[in-house]
Amino acid sequence: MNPVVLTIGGTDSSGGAGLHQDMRSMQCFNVVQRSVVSLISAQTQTKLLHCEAVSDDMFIAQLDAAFCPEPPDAIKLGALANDTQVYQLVALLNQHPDIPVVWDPVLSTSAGGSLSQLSFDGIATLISRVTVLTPNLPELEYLTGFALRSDSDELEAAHQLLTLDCKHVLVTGGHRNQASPLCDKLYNQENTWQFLPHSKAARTLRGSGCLLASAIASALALHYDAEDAICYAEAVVASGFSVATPVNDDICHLIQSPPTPRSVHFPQVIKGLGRKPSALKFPPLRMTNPGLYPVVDSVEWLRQLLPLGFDIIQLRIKSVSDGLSEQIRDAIQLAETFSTQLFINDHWQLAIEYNAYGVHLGQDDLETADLAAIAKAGLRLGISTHGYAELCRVLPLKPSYIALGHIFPTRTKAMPSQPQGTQRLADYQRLCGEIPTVAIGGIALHNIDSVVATGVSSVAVVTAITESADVPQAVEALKGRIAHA
Ligand SMILES: Cc1ncc(COP(=O)(O)OP(=O)(O)O)c(N)n1
Ligand SMILES: Cc1ncsc1CCOP(=O)(O)O
Ligand SMILES: [Mg+2]
Repeated sequence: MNPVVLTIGGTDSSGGAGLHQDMRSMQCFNVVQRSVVSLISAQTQTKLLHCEAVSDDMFIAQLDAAFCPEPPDAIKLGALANDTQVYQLVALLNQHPDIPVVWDPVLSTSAGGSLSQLSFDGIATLISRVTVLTPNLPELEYLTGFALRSDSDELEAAHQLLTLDCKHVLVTGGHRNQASPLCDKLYNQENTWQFLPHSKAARTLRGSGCLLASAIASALALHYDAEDAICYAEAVVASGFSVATPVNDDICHLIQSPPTPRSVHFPQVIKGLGRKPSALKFPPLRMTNPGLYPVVDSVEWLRQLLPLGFDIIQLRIKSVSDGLSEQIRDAIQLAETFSTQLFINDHWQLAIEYNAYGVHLGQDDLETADLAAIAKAGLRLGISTHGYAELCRVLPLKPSYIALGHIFPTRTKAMPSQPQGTQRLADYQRLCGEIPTVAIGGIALHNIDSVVATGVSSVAVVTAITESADVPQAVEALKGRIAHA
């Protein structure tokens, strides 16, 4: 069943923004579209002429209908006309605490003028029920009373909104000045993420805030994590820009649904408030399609597996023991005698010390590892990713391979994210372009065909080998499936 996404907002008689734009965005996700009209606006592409709220009875009747026969899977909110609408809506939302809500607080329109008459109490009440709030900088200033002069003011203002109980604040960068690059910044209690477009559009797209917020809501309905929903939504907007029609020198508008985003449309992603990472060079894999990739936790396992013949293998020791250094040294020597590309998980300093073939790092490891030292030592680098945002974060590093996971539920490791499934794996594989890919997580004989069909370069497994009753037979069967794809 396709998920249902409800958009609540205003009509725009020029068709450029509001509910029209929401529908174009939702179309990209194959979701069932429902709508509630909060206000009717007479707008041209450049001017707001008139605006009227729908009656309270009409608003609530539409809401009731839009929750029938089942509640929506996600809700996008645009312009709400007045506090009565807010309180009616929040009363209903409180009965459905699990529905994600994205609010683009359209406090003024791109055609000029204001649509909403909301009090600060109304705004705060609504924000407390919002999952992702997407203010632009003037809206952030209005909502918080901050005069935003610096990045730290913005951080503080966004965190003030988080204290009102919304989960994520995405500050959109259309109004950022030259000193601060045009980028959208996501703030939540755990992290900050920056989403930088690859190119700056010559014109402003009318209704781009609606497009973005509706795409985020649609992606949340499809169970994307918030940063992935935002990353993909940014790509939808960039794809929309690429087919928009100029209205005048300053603005353009969309007359169609954005085409499926391609790699050029995805943003560069930075985790934290830092700058773009500097360019490093990691050597390529010797075999770019290395096939079956066992991940094991001891030199004993390497001794057992290496004679079976592998192009790639990983030593993943998670409990630090006394003999760690010796184990890593022995593993490297052993793999060299079989000419197998051995990656050392986590322990990058020891990998450098013993001149390993490569190092595998996860997202958290990236915060602490010295990537320049790994590159300088000439080691290959493999990096784990778990969705669009992490993938767009590491693509500019051009690692020797990118791992994509976890594809299916796994018992081997407690994963904070959802299984990605093979459809998303195929999308990630396309985004990686020439960089070799490794699929990992819950892969075994019964599901490996669907993984291999996505075109990944390699398939990493733990338990499909280590828990098999007959290891050589399991290895042969898995290799056979990869070879016959
Ligand atoms: C091939 C491959 N993919 C992913 C992982 C996981 O790495 P990481 O996220 O650093 O988690 P830990 O393995 O360290 O628990 C991997 N090891 N190998
Ligand atoms: C280390 C790791 N990283 C993502 S999933 C995973 C474990 C994969 O193990 P299995 O193949 O047994 O599911
Ligand atoms: Mg790790």
